[in-house]
Parts: sequence; C-alpha cells; structure tokens
Amino acid sequence: MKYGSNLGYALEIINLTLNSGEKIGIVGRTGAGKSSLVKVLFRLTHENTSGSILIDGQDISKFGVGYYRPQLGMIPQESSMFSGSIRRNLDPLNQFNVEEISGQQQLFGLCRVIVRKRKIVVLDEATANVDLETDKSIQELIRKEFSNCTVLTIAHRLETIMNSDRIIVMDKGAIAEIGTPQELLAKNGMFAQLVKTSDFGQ
Ligand SMILES: Nc1ncnc2c1ncn2[C@@H]1O[C@H](COP(=O)(O)OP(=O)(O)OP(=O)(O)O)[C@@H](O)[C@H]1O
Repeated sequence: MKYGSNLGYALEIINLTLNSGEKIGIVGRTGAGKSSLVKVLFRLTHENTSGSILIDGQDISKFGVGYYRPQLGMIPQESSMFSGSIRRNLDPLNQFNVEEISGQQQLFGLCRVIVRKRKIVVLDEATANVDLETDKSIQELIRKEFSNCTVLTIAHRLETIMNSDRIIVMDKGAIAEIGTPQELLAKNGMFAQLVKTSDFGQ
C-alpha cells in the first residue's frame, strides 16, 4: 500500500490470518505502518493498494462499505473526548477526581457500545492520554465481556498488551515478528528489545 503513486510503500507484503475472538496487540516504532494496517482493514484507502482481505472467508472488497464498516469498530482514546481530562486541566489544585471517574466510565460505556455490536474492534492508544490503570481495565473488560470479538490494539504502552493472545511487531511496513508474548520474548528479537528499552517492568 502506498499513500501516493509517487511515494514508497507504506505497507509491504503482509500475510496475516487472525482467528475469530483473538486479542492482538500491534507494536512498532513511529512510521512502522501500524495505522496504515488499520486503514487498509477499514478500507479507508483504496488507491495504490493491492492484495485482498478476507473476513470469514469472504473478500471484503466485494462487500459494500455500508454493510462492511458497521461490523468494525474503532475505540479512539483521545483525551479530549472525556470530561475528566478537561476538568483536571482546569483544576489548578488537581484535588477533585469525581469527573475523572466519570470520564473513565464514559470510556467504558463507549467500549461496551462499540464492542458489543462489532466483529472486529480496533483500539488505538497511539494518541492515548488515559492512565495506565484505565488502559489495563479496558483490556480486562474487553477480554472478559467480549470474548467473541476480534480486538486489535495499537499499543503505545507495552504493559497493556502483554496479555494479548498474539503480538504483531511492525517494522518498515512489514510484519517483523508475530507470536504470543512469551514466544516473542524467548526469541529475543525486536519485541524483546522494545520491552527492554521501554520502562516496562521497572
Ligand atoms: N497520509 C499519509 N501520506 C503519506 N505518507 C503517509 C501518510 N500516513 C502515513 N504515511 C507514511 O506511511 C508510513 C507508515 O506510517 P503509519 O502512520 O502507518 O505508521 P505508524 O506505525 O502508525 O506510526 P505512528 O506510531 O507514528 O502512528 C510512514 O512512512 C509514514 O510517513
């Protein structure tokens, strides 16, 4: 996939099979292709794209977008959506966290609504400004209550995806590594390096 015919490939050859109900974490450095992978899945980009994506054995390009898109959900974690963060910014003493809690509840509510109706859900925490505990709670909520949904989490913080069924490590528009967190740690490759160089576990 390219963003323009005169540009280089943002995504190279990708061969990927996801199992129904799988919880997948996607990691990789800036520009590795994480968002592009999601854009292709959502059919947000048509031009300069070759290959096919099959869901339940059906090529998604054969579906109308109106039929197809509602089966997918995106949970953005933009802080501006939640009153808690705004309230906290306004409060110089930072003493009250009542609205912060309600901000969290809004987020959980949003997850419930979106995830319940969808086959595939993407959680984008690349721009996340929620705290680690909220992140973890969302992952737990999704894992427990929505076991039938396939969930792709673009992870900014590695902690939140360490319980994923599988992790995809993107690099230069390709899948550099894929496997369970344990497999990738044992491999001692790119994922293990990301874990070592993050604050994770310290
Ligand atoms: N709209 C665009 N137009 C042109 N090039 C783009 C566009 N969006 C992304 N790219 C390029 O495509 C490549 C993959 O970018 P992508 O945004 O998918 O990476 P990412 O892993 O999601 O990065 P980040 O963690 O910064 O969000 C990069 O080289 C990037 O510069």
